[in-house]
Amino acid sequence: MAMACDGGGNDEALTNDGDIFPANLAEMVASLPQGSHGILNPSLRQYRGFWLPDAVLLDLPRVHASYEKSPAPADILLASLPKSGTTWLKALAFATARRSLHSPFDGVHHPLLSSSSPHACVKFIETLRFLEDDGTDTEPRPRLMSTHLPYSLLPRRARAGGSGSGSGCRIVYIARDPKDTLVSLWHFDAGVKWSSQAEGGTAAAALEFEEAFELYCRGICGFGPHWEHAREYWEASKRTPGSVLFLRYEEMLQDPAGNLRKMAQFMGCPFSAEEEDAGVVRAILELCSLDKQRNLAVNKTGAYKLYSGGFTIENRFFFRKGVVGDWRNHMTPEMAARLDGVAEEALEGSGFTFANATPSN
Ligand SMILES: Nc1ncnc2c1ncn2[C@@H]1O[C@H](COP(=O)(O)OS(=O)(=O)O)[C@@H](OP(=O)(O)O)[C@H]1O
Repeated sequence: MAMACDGGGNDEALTNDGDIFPANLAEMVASLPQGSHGILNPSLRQYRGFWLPDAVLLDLPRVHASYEKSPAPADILLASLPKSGTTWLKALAFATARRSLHSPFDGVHHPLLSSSSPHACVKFIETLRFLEDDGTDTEPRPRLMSTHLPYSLLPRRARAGGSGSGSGCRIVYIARDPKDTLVSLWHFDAGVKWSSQAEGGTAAAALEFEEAFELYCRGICGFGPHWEHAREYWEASKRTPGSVLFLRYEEMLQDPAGNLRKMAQFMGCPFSAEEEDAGVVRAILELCSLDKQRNLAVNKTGAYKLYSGGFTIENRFFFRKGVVGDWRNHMTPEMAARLDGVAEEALEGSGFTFANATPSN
């Protein structure tokens, strides 16, 4: 189910297949309906059914144009709605795809241990420069990138089967129960705003949980509605299973090794029998585990710049509990049933469901 209001007459100028952006994009964005301040983002606009931060929407033409100039069909794109397990997925994908460059057994020099947060190792295409100023592209192959964009707003050549797209890149999507995702987002919002205010910043006050809950139920969150975001990637994974791998956070917690093997296979770098015997899978899982990552100096004290014009966020806020069912500590059973109901109604007929992601009691 697409959301009803999608902007004014200029909207048609930005076609999904042609990726033609209007010259007056800023004006058009300003005329799009605004969804209060969003939970984390100061301003969200609904465009083609999705609530995007202003800065992301305004930057879309640059992102698309830049990718058009430098498509690489072997690219791996990690996609997610915020707070669905992005940071973990980035760490796992980086450690796996770059294991010949950086041994997961190197407990001293591995970039994920010594210098970089997972977000610095795998950058969002919303912020990534694909080419150097002289037109060269120095990213190792396959390029590893990530995005919170919905499938329908990805650069044409990144989408599998998009018109003129060639084969598209390989997309790994991670989905999470909306109830836990909302709770995670609410904590993140509170932490980031508290920290900004403590340092004399001008961030708005954090939302009460009930207020965030209402917004989320209405689909208003960065890159949401949550269910439409998941549904698009789910459908793409069914249409083109070789191009889109659909993972679930809850299943990854339950069977991390099985899901990592699946991911490695999909990314074109399966673990060999020798690597299995040597314990490479276990080493990668340990390196990327929440406990390991959250206790590293880089993640305790470092910070990450999110989107142009957006926040600078301390790395520590990306690591919290990492469990299934934390929603029980914040929602009444009635609230949980309402959010489940909104998602289920929106997903009806799609073949996708969040039901059973977490046991109901
Ligand atoms: N390594 C690892 N393993 C398991 N879980 C992890 C890991 N790293 C982060 N997390 C948990 O993921 C939640 C943050 O979501 P995202 O990483 O998607 O956030 S973001 O979109 O990048 O801002 C957030 O979930 P909550 O604990 O429920 O808030 C993090 O704790």
